[in-house]
Amino acid sequence: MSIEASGFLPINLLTGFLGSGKTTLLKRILVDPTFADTAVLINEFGEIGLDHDLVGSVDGEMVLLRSGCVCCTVRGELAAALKELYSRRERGLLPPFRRVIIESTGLADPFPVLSTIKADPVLRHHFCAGNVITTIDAVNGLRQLDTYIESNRQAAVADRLIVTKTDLEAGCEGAALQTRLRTLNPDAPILMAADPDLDLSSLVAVQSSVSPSSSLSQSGFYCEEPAELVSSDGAPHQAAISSISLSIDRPVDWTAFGLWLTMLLNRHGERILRVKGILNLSGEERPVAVHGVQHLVHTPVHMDGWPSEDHTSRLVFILDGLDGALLKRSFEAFTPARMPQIRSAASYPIAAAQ
Ligand SMILES: Nc1nc2c(ncn2[C@@H]2O[C@H](COP(=O)(O)OP(=O)(O)OP(=O)(O)O)[C@@H](O)[C@H]2O)c(=O)[nH]1
Repeated sequence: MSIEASGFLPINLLTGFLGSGKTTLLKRILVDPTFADTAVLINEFGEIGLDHDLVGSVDGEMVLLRSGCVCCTVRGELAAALKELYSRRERGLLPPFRRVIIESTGLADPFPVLSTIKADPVLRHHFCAGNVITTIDAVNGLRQLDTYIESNRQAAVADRLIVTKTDLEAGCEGAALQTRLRTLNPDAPILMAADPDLDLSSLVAVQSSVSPSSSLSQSGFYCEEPAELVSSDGAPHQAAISSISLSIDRPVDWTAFGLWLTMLLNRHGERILRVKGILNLSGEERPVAVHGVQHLVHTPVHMDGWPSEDHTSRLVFILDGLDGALLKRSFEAFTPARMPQIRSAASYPIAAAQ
């Protein structure tokens, strides 16, 4: 029986390490009319949730789980959000979406997320397993796999592995990365995000047949946890990982900011796993999205407009062993008034929204 006929709604989990391109891939999926009837749950690490703003306005229902990482602190919230989505759909308060995509945090261990869904009797009754789609950054992926157990788990559990950033000059770890991924996960197709022929429906597609009784119990979602990937202490995340959020309520000077960020990532990129933000720049109507992953600063992008009335600049940093208070002080020390010489520095290009 097909999933459509079974009545179960497939849940796809979009995972991948910090900054590896989950939200970018999600946006690409959601603008495709084929996926208009998709409900989306976004989970973020860090007290200011930004991804729903960065995804922008899309059809479908979007829920932000912002109080912590879904694999360790908001499992109950995830189950409640899925039940609420289903209930609103049943009552006609939402369009009859036909699939769910959960975007996890970049630090999420997929196993607890998946077992949360499996263990809940109500969820088992309405939902079935879709695919686990894991993004891997071609620039930072090998180092992340070497260093972080979460990255290994995300790759090991995937039904689809999507290598991102192969279009960047630095993103040429091809053969070594593929070999590592094959060792961790011999079965999942390895696809390239930059491939113009990438078939998005093969990512969120589900198994061609499912019996009603199998629902959430028979699929790649629930593969056995590989023993060598089980962390010894069972700690949800490495203790040194922390997040810090910064808000700035005055317009930001782009040149000074760009220089500060570049210098910061050059100096401390090993310990800055991720930075992302929305900036209100002096002299700019539209906000600009900034992204950095370790030493890599991505080209900033003009967004279409402010997602809400709030025009405050917001930045989130995920740090590994770096003191957030120091970072905050460094940021506060940066002002155009205190750094007049920076005004004449080379300007950093900003791309238009894609
Ligand atoms: N050149 C290039 N840039 C990419 C690609 N995929 C993602 N990016 C960029 O990488 C940065 C991070 O991408 P996101 O999609 O926000 O990554 P994420 O995995 O959702 O990040 P977190 O939610 O913080 O873990 C952004 O600047 C993207 O534009 C890619 O395939 N090529």
